[in-house]
Amino acid sequence: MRWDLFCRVIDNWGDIGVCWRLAARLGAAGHTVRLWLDDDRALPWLAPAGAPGVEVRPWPADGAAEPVWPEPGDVVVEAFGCDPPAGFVSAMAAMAAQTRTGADSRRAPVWINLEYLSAEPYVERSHGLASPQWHGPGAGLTKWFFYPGFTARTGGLVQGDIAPDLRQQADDRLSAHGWQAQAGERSALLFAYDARPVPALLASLMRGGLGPRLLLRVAASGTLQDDVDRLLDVVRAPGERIGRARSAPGLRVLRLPPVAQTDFDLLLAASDLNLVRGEDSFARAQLVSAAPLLWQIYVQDDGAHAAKLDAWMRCAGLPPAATAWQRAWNGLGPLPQEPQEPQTQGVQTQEPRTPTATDWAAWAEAAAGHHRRLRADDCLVTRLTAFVAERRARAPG
Ligand SMILES: Cc1cn([C@H]2C[C@H](O)[C@@H](COP(=O)(O)OP(=O)(O)O[C@H]3O[C@@H](C)[C@H](O)[C@@H](O)[C@H]3O)O2)c(=O)[nH]c1=O
Repeated sequence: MRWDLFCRVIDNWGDIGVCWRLAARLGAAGHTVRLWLDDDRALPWLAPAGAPGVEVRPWPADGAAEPVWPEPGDVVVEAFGCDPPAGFVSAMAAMAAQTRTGADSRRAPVWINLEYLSAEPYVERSHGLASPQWHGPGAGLTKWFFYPGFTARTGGLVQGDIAPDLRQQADDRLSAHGWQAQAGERSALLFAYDARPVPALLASLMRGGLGPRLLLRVAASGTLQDDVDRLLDVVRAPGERIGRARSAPGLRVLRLPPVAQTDFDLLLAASDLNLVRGEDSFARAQLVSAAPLLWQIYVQDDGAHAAKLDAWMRCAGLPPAATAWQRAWNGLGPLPQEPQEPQTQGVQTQEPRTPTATDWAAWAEAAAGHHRRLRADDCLVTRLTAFVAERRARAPG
Protein backbone atom coordinates (compact mmCIF):
# COMPACT_ATOMS: atom_id res chain seq x y z
CA MET A 1 0.00 0.00 0.00
CA ARG A 2 0.96 3.65 -0.37
CA TRP A 3 1.26 5.49 2.93
CA ASP A 4 1.42 9.17 3.85
CA LEU A 5 2.91 9.57 7.31
CA PHE A 6 2.77 13.04 8.89
CA CYS A 7 5.22 13.92 11.64
CA ARG A 8 5.50 17.21 13.51
CA VAL A 9 8.66 17.51 15.60
CA ILE A 10 7.55 19.08 18.88
CA ASP A 11 10.74 18.62 20.87
CA ASN A 12 13.62 16.19 21.32
CA TRP A 13 13.85 13.22 18.96
CA GLY A 14 10.93 11.01 19.92
CA ASP A 15 8.53 12.27 17.25
CA ILE A 16 10.98 11.70 14.44
CA GLY A 17 12.37 8.56 16.09
CA VAL A 18 8.95 6.89 16.30
CA CYS A 19 7.95 7.97 12.79
CA TRP A 20 11.21 6.98 11.19
CA ARG A 21 11.08 3.54 12.77
CA LEU A 22 7.51 3.01 11.56
CA ALA A 23 8.28 4.31 8.06
CA ALA A 24 11.39 2.13 7.73
CA ARG A 25 9.47 -0.92 8.94
CA LEU A 26 6.63 -0.28 6.49
CA GLY A 27 9.20 0.11 3.70
CA ALA A 28 10.89 -3.15 4.72
CA ALA A 29 7.49 -4.86 4.54
CA GLY A 30 7.14 -3.78 0.89
CA HIS A 31 5.01 -0.64 1.28
CA THR A 32 5.88 2.79 -0.08
CA VAL A 33 5.92 5.66 2.37
CA ARG A 34 5.96 9.42 2.01
CA LEU A 35 7.19 10.74 5.35
CA TRP A 36 6.09 14.37 5.68
CA LEU A 37 8.36 16.11 8.19
CA ASP A 38 8.22 19.70 9.45
CA ASP A 39 11.79 19.45 10.79
CA ASP A 40 14.30 17.01 9.36
CA ARG A 41 17.41 18.26 11.16
CA ALA A 42 17.94 14.99 13.03
CA LEU A 43 17.74 12.80 9.94
CA PRO A 44 21.38 13.08 8.76
CA TRP A 45 22.57 11.29 11.92
CA LEU A 46 19.46 9.32 12.85
CA ALA A 47 18.96 7.80 9.40
CA PRO A 48 22.04 8.58 7.27
CA ALA A 49 21.39 5.72 4.86
CA GLY A 50 17.65 6.34 4.42
CA ALA A 51 15.44 3.27 4.07
CA PRO A 52 14.07 1.34 1.08
CA GLY A 53 10.56 2.47 0.13
CA VAL A 54 10.71 5.63 2.26
CA GLU A 55 10.74 9.09 0.72
CA VAL A 56 11.08 12.14 2.97
CA ARG A 57 9.00 15.17 1.96
CA PRO A 58 8.99 18.62 3.60
CA TRP A 59 5.90 19.70 5.50
CA PRO A 60 5.87 23.50 5.14
CA ALA A 61 5.84 25.57 8.34
CA ASP A 62 2.51 26.80 9.72
CA GLY A 63 1.45 29.93 7.89
CA ALA A 64 3.64 29.17 4.85
CA ALA A 65 1.93 28.66 1.52
CA GLU A 66 0.87 25.06 1.09
CA PRO A 67 2.28 23.27 -1.94
CA VAL A 68 0.17 21.49 -4.52
CA TRP A 69 -0.31 18.27 -2.61
CA PRO A 70 -0.05 14.99 -4.48
CA GLU A 71 -3.00 12.62 -4.44
CA PRO A 72 -3.22 11.01 -0.98
CA GLY A 73 -2.12 7.39 -0.73
CA ASP A 74 -4.09 4.39 0.56
CA VAL A 75 -3.40 5.20 4.20
CA VAL A 76 -2.77 8.51 5.91
CA VAL A 77 -1.14 8.32 9.34
CA GLU A 78 -0.85 11.36 11.56
CA ALA A 79 1.54 10.81 14.43
CA PHE A 80 0.39 11.95 17.87
CA GLY A 81 -2.61 13.96 16.62
CA CYS A 82 -0.39 16.30 14.60
CA ASP A 83 -3.21 17.45 12.24
CA PRO A 84 -2.21 16.99 8.61
CA PRO A 85 -2.30 20.20 6.54
CA ALA A 86 -5.73 21.48 5.54
CA GLY A 87 -4.99 21.20 1.81
CA PHE A 88 -4.04 17.55 2.12
CA VAL A 89 -7.11 16.74 4.22
CA SER A 90 -9.30 18.53 1.65
CA ALA A 91 -7.83 16.25 -1.01
CA MET A 92 -8.73 13.22 1.14
CA ALA A 93 -12.28 14.51 1.56
CA ALA A 94 -12.60 15.13 -2.18
CA MET A 95 -11.55 11.55 -2.90
CA ALA A 96 -14.11 10.26 -0.42
CA ALA A 97 -16.87 12.38 -1.98
CA GLN A 98 -16.06 11.12 -5.48
CA THR A 99 -16.04 7.55 -4.23
CA ARG A 100 -19.45 8.01 -2.61
CA THR A 101 -21.02 9.42 -5.78
CA GLY A 102 -19.45 6.66 -7.85
CA ALA A 103 -17.58 9.27 -9.90
CA ASP A 104 -14.29 7.63 -9.02
CA SER A 105 -13.48 3.97 -8.38
CA ARG A 106 -10.50 4.74 -6.14
CA ARG A 107 -11.00 4.30 -2.42
CA ALA A 108 -10.53 7.23 -0.07
CA PRO A 109 -7.54 6.72 2.21
CA VAL A 110 -7.93 5.20 5.66
CA TRP A 111 -7.02 7.93 8.15
CA ILE A 112 -5.14 6.79 11.26
CA ASN A 113 -4.15 8.78 14.33
CA LEU A 114 -1.14 6.97 15.79
CA GLU A 115 -1.22 7.68 19.52
CA TYR A 116 1.35 7.67 22.33
CA LEU A 117 2.54 4.43 23.89
CA SER A 118 1.23 3.62 27.34
CA ALA A 119 0.44 0.56 29.46
CA GLU A 120 -2.52 2.33 31.10
CA PRO A 121 -5.95 0.63 30.90
CA TYR A 122 -7.49 3.39 28.76
CA VAL A 123 -5.32 2.21 25.85
CA GLU A 124 -7.23 -1.05 25.39
CA ARG A 125 -10.51 0.86 25.68
CA SER A 126 -9.58 3.50 23.14
CA HIS A 127 -7.63 1.45 20.61
CA GLY A 128 -9.47 1.23 17.29
CA LEU A 129 -12.16 3.79 18.12
CA ALA A 130 -13.59 5.94 15.35
CA SER A 131 -13.51 9.72 15.41
CA PRO A 132 -16.00 11.02 12.82
CA GLN A 133 -15.02 14.47 11.53
CA TRP A 134 -17.90 16.96 11.52
CA HIS A 135 -16.15 20.23 10.78
CA GLY A 136 -13.27 21.62 8.79
CA PRO A 137 -11.67 20.32 5.63
CA GLY A 138 -12.07 16.69 6.73
CA ALA A 139 -15.84 16.90 7.43
CA GLY A 140 -17.45 13.59 6.50
CA LEU A 141 -14.25 11.59 6.98
CA THR A 142 -13.49 9.23 9.85
CA LYS A 143 -10.22 9.21 11.71
CA TRP A 144 -9.28 6.00 13.58
CA PHE A 145 -7.35 5.90 16.84
CA PHE A 146 -4.51 3.41 16.80
CA TYR A 147 -2.73 2.91 20.12
CA PRO A 148 0.60 1.13 20.43
CA GLY A 149 0.73 -0.98 23.56
CA PHE A 150 1.85 -4.04 25.42
CA THR A 151 -1.14 -6.36 25.08
CA ALA A 152 -3.00 -8.24 22.37
CA ARG A 153 -5.87 -5.72 22.55
CA THR A 154 -3.65 -2.80 21.53
CA GLY A 155 -1.64 -1.98 18.43
CA GLY A 156 1.53 -3.58 19.84
CA LEU A 157 5.07 -2.34 19.24
CA VAL A 158 7.12 -1.92 16.08
CA GLN A 159 9.26 -5.03 16.20
CA GLY A 160 10.57 -5.87 12.74
CA ASP A 161 13.35 -8.35 12.27
CA ILE A 162 15.32 -8.51 15.48
CA ALA A 163 18.27 -10.81 14.76
CA PRO A 164 18.67 -13.65 17.28
CA ASP A 165 22.40 -12.87 17.46
CA LEU A 166 21.87 -9.12 17.92
CA ARG A 167 23.87 -9.04 21.15
CA GLN A 168 26.88 -10.59 19.40
CA GLN A 169 26.53 -8.20 16.46
CA ALA A 170 26.33 -5.36 18.94
CA ASP A 171 29.44 -6.44 20.84
CA ASP A 172 31.39 -6.72 17.57
CA ARG A 173 30.27 -3.30 16.41
CA LEU A 174 31.11 -1.67 19.72
CA SER A 175 34.54 -3.31 19.76
CA ALA A 176 35.21 -1.84 16.32
CA HIS A 177 34.72 1.63 17.88
CA GLY A 178 36.61 0.83 21.09
CA TRP A 179 33.35 1.23 23.02
CA GLN A 180 33.23 -2.30 24.45
CA ALA A 181 33.25 -3.26 28.13
CA GLN A 182 36.40 -4.78 29.59
CA ALA A 183 36.57 -8.24 31.12
CA GLY A 184 34.71 -8.27 34.45
CA GLU A 185 32.94 -5.00 33.70
CA ARG A 186 29.20 -4.59 33.19
CA SER A 187 27.89 -1.87 30.89
CA ALA A 188 24.99 0.56 30.98
CA LEU A 189 23.64 3.00 28.40
CA LEU A 190 22.51 6.40 29.67
CA PHE A 191 20.07 8.34 27.48
CA ALA A 192 18.39 10.89 29.70
CA TYR A 193 16.78 14.34 29.88
CA ASP A 194 18.17 15.26 33.19
CA ALA A 195 21.31 13.98 34.82
CA ARG A 196 20.78 15.17 38.39
CA PRO A 197 20.49 11.90 40.37
CA VAL A 198 22.98 9.99 38.19
CA PRO A 199 25.92 9.52 40.59
CA ALA A 200 23.74 8.52 43.56
CA LEU A 201 21.61 6.24 41.38
CA LEU A 202 24.64 4.53 39.91
CA ALA A 203 26.24 4.08 43.31
CA SER A 204 23.01 2.50 44.55
CA LEU A 205 22.69 0.26 41.49
CA MET A 206 26.31 -0.83 41.74
CA ARG A 207 25.85 -1.71 45.40
CA GLY A 208 22.65 -3.50 44.42
CA GLY A 209 24.31 -5.98 42.10
CA LEU A 210 25.20 -4.05 38.94
CA GLY A 211 28.79 -3.45 40.12
CA PRO A 212 31.51 -3.73 41.18
CA ARG A 213 32.78 -2.38 37.84
CA LEU A 214 30.67 -0.56 35.32
CA LEU A 215 31.19 1.06 31.94
CA LEU A 216 28.63 3.84 31.50
CA ARG A 217 28.07 4.74 27.86
CA VAL A 218 26.50 8.20 27.79
CA ALA A 219 24.40 8.68 24.65
CA ALA A 220 24.10 12.09 23.06
CA SER A 221 21.10 13.65 24.73
CA GLY A 222 20.59 17.01 23.10
CA THR A 223 21.29 19.85 25.50
CA LEU A 224 22.24 17.93 28.62
CA GLN A 225 25.61 16.53 27.64
CA ASP A 226 27.50 19.16 29.60
CA ASP A 227 25.48 18.43 32.73
CA VAL A 228 26.32 14.78 32.40
CA ASP A 229 29.99 15.57 31.99
CA ARG A 230 30.02 17.83 35.02
CA LEU A 231 28.10 15.45 37.22
CA LEU A 232 30.19 12.48 36.29
CA ASP A 233 33.45 14.40 36.27
CA VAL A 234 34.24 13.29 32.78
CA VAL A 235 37.82 14.01 31.71
CA ARG A 236 37.58 16.25 28.68
CA ALA A 237 41.16 16.34 27.41
CA PRO A 238 41.24 16.34 23.60
CA GLY A 239 40.72 12.83 22.29
CA GLU A 240 40.18 11.49 25.81
CA ARG A 241 36.69 10.25 26.52
CA ILE A 242 37.20 8.09 29.56
CA GLY A 243 36.18 9.71 32.79
CA ARG A 244 35.51 8.97 36.42
CA ALA A 245 32.47 9.57 38.57
CA ARG A 246 32.60 11.40 41.88
CA SER A 247 30.47 9.07 43.90
CA ALA A 248 30.68 5.68 42.24
CA PRO A 249 34.03 3.95 42.46
CA GLY A 250 34.58 1.33 39.77
CA LEU A 251 32.76 3.45 37.19
CA ARG A 252 34.21 4.24 33.78
CA VAL A 253 32.40 6.75 31.56
CA LEU A 254 32.33 6.91 27.78
CA ARG A 255 30.67 9.82 26.05
CA LEU A 256 29.11 8.86 22.72
CA PRO A 257 28.32 10.98 19.66
CA PRO A 258 24.84 10.72 18.09
CA VAL A 259 24.60 7.44 16.18
CA ALA A 260 22.20 6.11 13.53
CA GLN A 261 18.99 4.58 14.89
CA THR A 262 20.10 1.13 13.74
CA ASP A 263 23.33 1.55 15.74
CA PHE A 264 21.38 2.89 18.69
CA ASP A 265 19.52 -0.43 18.72
CA LEU A 266 22.90 -2.17 18.93
CA LEU A 267 23.89 -0.02 21.90
CA LEU A 268 20.66 -1.05 23.63
CA ALA A 269 21.30 -4.71 22.79
CA ALA A 270 24.87 -4.59 24.11
CA SER A 271 24.12 -3.12 27.52
CA ASP A 272 23.45 -4.87 30.84
CA LEU A 273 21.25 -1.95 31.86
CA ASN A 274 19.53 0.63 29.68
CA LEU A 275 18.57 4.03 31.01
CA VAL A 276 16.20 5.26 28.34
CA ARG A 277 13.68 8.06 27.97
CA GLY A 278 10.62 9.30 26.08
CA GLU A 279 8.95 6.70 23.91
CA ASP A 280 11.02 5.14 21.17
CA SER A 281 14.21 4.26 23.07
CA PHE A 282 12.01 3.02 25.91
CA ALA A 283 9.96 0.76 23.63
CA ARG A 284 13.00 -0.43 21.76
CA ALA A 285 15.06 -1.31 24.84
CA GLN A 286 12.52 -3.88 25.99
CA LEU A 287 12.37 -5.48 22.56
CA VAL A 288 16.02 -5.76 21.61
CA SER A 289 17.33 -6.55 25.07
CA ALA A 290 16.37 -8.92 27.86
CA ALA A 291 18.30 -6.72 30.30
CA PRO A 292 16.72 -4.39 32.89
CA LEU A 293 15.85 -0.84 31.91
CA LEU A 294 15.19 2.37 33.77
CA TRP A 295 12.78 4.71 32.06
CA GLN A 296 13.09 8.47 32.45
CA ILE A 297 9.55 9.39 31.54
CA TYR A 298 8.59 12.60 29.73
CA VAL A 299 7.19 14.85 32.46
CA GLN A 300 3.65 16.14 31.98
CA ASP A 301 2.52 19.34 33.69
CA ASP A 302 -0.50 17.71 35.31
CA GLY A 303 1.62 14.90 36.81
CA ALA A 304 -0.03 12.28 34.58
CA HIS A 305 3.37 10.73 33.94
CA ALA A 306 3.41 9.13 37.42
CA ALA A 307 0.36 6.96 36.65
CA LYS A 308 1.83 6.13 33.26
CA LEU A 309 5.06 4.99 34.88
CA ASP A 310 3.21 2.91 37.49
CA ALA A 311 1.13 1.21 34.80
CA TRP A 312 4.24 0.19 32.89
CA MET A 313 5.98 -1.04 36.04
CA ARG A 314 2.97 -3.27 36.76
CA CYS A 315 2.91 -4.55 33.20
CA ALA A 316 6.65 -5.30 33.30
CA GLY A 317 6.31 -7.05 36.69
CA LEU A 318 9.09 -5.04 38.33
CA PRO A 319 10.20 -6.36 41.74
CA PRO A 320 10.32 -3.94 44.73
CA ALA A 321 13.94 -2.71 44.54
CA ALA A 322 13.62 -2.13 40.79
CA THR A 323 10.40 -0.20 41.38
CA ALA A 324 12.19 1.96 43.95
CA TRP A 325 15.11 2.66 41.60
CA GLN A 326 12.65 3.41 38.80
CA ARG A 327 10.64 5.86 40.90
CA ALA A 328 13.78 7.50 42.30
CA TRP A 329 15.18 8.02 38.80
CA ASN A 330 12.05 10.03 38.01
CA GLY A 331 12.11 12.04 41.22
CA LEU A 332 9.04 10.18 42.50
CA GLY A 333 10.62 8.50 45.53
CA PRO A 334 13.84 7.85 47.47
CA LEU A 335 16.60 5.51 46.38
CA PRO A 336 16.30 2.04 47.93
CA GLN A 337 19.14 2.53 50.39
CA GLU A 338 17.73 5.75 51.82
CA PRO A 339 15.74 5.62 55.07
CA GLN A 340 12.00 5.80 54.45
CA GLU A 341 10.12 8.55 56.25
CA PRO A 342 7.19 7.27 58.37
CA GLN A 343 3.95 7.98 56.47
CA THR A 344 1.78 8.46 59.57
CA GLN A 345 2.47 8.95 63.26
CA GLY A 346 2.49 5.60 65.03
CA VAL A 347 3.14 3.54 61.91
CA GLN A 348 6.37 1.60 62.19
CA THR A 349 9.16 3.03 60.05
CA GLN A 350 10.45 0.70 57.39
CA GLU A 351 14.06 -0.24 58.07
CA PRO A 352 16.49 1.34 55.65
CA ARG A 353 17.56 -1.42 53.33
CA THR A 354 20.73 -1.50 51.31
CA PRO A 355 20.11 -3.13 47.93
CA THR A 356 21.95 -6.39 47.34
CA ALA A 357 22.96 -8.59 44.42
CA THR A 358 19.68 -10.49 44.94
CA ASP A 359 17.82 -7.34 43.91
CA TRP A 360 19.69 -7.18 40.65
CA ALA A 361 19.13 -10.89 39.98
CA ALA A 362 15.37 -10.58 40.65
CA TRP A 363 15.15 -7.57 38.37
CA ALA A 364 17.12 -9.28 35.60
CA GLU A 365 14.76 -12.25 35.76
CA ALA A 366 11.64 -10.07 35.61
CA ALA A 367 13.07 -8.06 32.71
CA ALA A 368 13.91 -11.19 30.74
CA GLY A 369 10.39 -12.55 31.25
CA HIS A 370 8.82 -9.26 30.11
CA HIS A 371 11.10 -9.20 27.06
CA ARG A 372 10.12 -12.77 26.11
CA ARG A 373 6.41 -11.95 26.40
CA LEU A 374 6.77 -8.89 24.18
CA ARG A 375 8.82 -10.73 21.57
CA ALA A 376 6.13 -13.40 21.33
CA ASP A 377 3.69 -10.71 20.11
CA ASP A 378 3.35 -9.67 16.51
CA CYS A 379 4.59 -6.36 15.13
CA LEU A 380 2.62 -3.11 15.18
CA VAL A 381 2.98 -2.99 11.39
CA THR A 382 1.22 -6.36 11.09
CA ARG A 383 -1.62 -5.16 13.31
CA LEU A 384 -1.83 -1.79 11.59
CA THR A 385 -2.01 -3.25 8.08
CA ALA A 386 -4.68 -5.74 9.22
CA PHE A 387 -6.62 -2.87 10.83
CA VAL A 388 -6.43 -0.84 7.62
CA ALA A 389 -7.46 -3.83 5.48
CA GLU A 390 -10.52 -4.33 7.69
CA ARG A 391 -11.53 -0.66 7.39
CA ARG A 392 -11.14 -0.85 3.61
CA ALA A 393 -13.19 -4.05 3.42
CA ARG A 394 -16.01 -2.41 5.41
CA ALA A 395 -16.06 0.68 3.24
CA PRO A 396 -15.60 -0.71 -0.25
CA GLY A 397 -15.33 1.45 -3.30
C1 LIG B 1 20.92 9.34 21.45
C2 LIG B 1 20.38 8.77 20.18
C3 LIG B 1 19.02 8.61 19.98
N1 LIG B 1 18.55 8.06 18.83
C4 LIG B 1 17.11 7.91 18.60
C5 LIG B 1 16.46 6.77 19.33
C6 LIG B 1 15.02 7.23 19.33
O1 LIG B 1 14.43 6.87 18.10
C7 LIG B 1 15.11 8.75 19.41
C8 LIG B 1 14.81 9.28 20.79
O2 LIG B 1 13.45 9.23 21.04
P1 LIG B 1 12.83 8.87 22.44
O3 LIG B 1 13.53 7.71 22.99
O4 LIG B 1 11.36 8.75 22.27
O5 LIG B 1 13.20 10.09 23.40
P2 LIG B 1 13.00 11.69 23.31
O6 LIG B 1 12.93 12.18 24.65
O7 LIG B 1 14.09 12.25 22.46
O8 LIG B 1 11.64 11.91 22.62
C9 LIG B 1 10.33 12.15 23.02
O9 LIG B 1 9.59 11.53 23.92
C10 LIG B 1 8.19 11.63 23.66
C11 LIG B 1 7.45 10.86 24.70
C12 LIG B 1 7.75 13.05 23.55
O10 LIG B 1 6.43 13.14 23.22
C13 LIG B 1 8.51 13.66 22.44
O11 LIG B 1 8.10 14.96 22.21
C14 LIG B 1 9.97 13.56 22.73
O12 LIG B 1 10.31 14.33 23.83
O13 LIG B 1 16.44 9.09 19.04
C15 LIG B 1 19.43 7.63 17.84
O14 LIG B 1 18.98 7.12 16.81
N2 LIG B 1 20.78 7.80 18.03
C16 LIG B 1 21.30 8.36 19.16
O15 LIG B 1 22.53 8.49 19.28
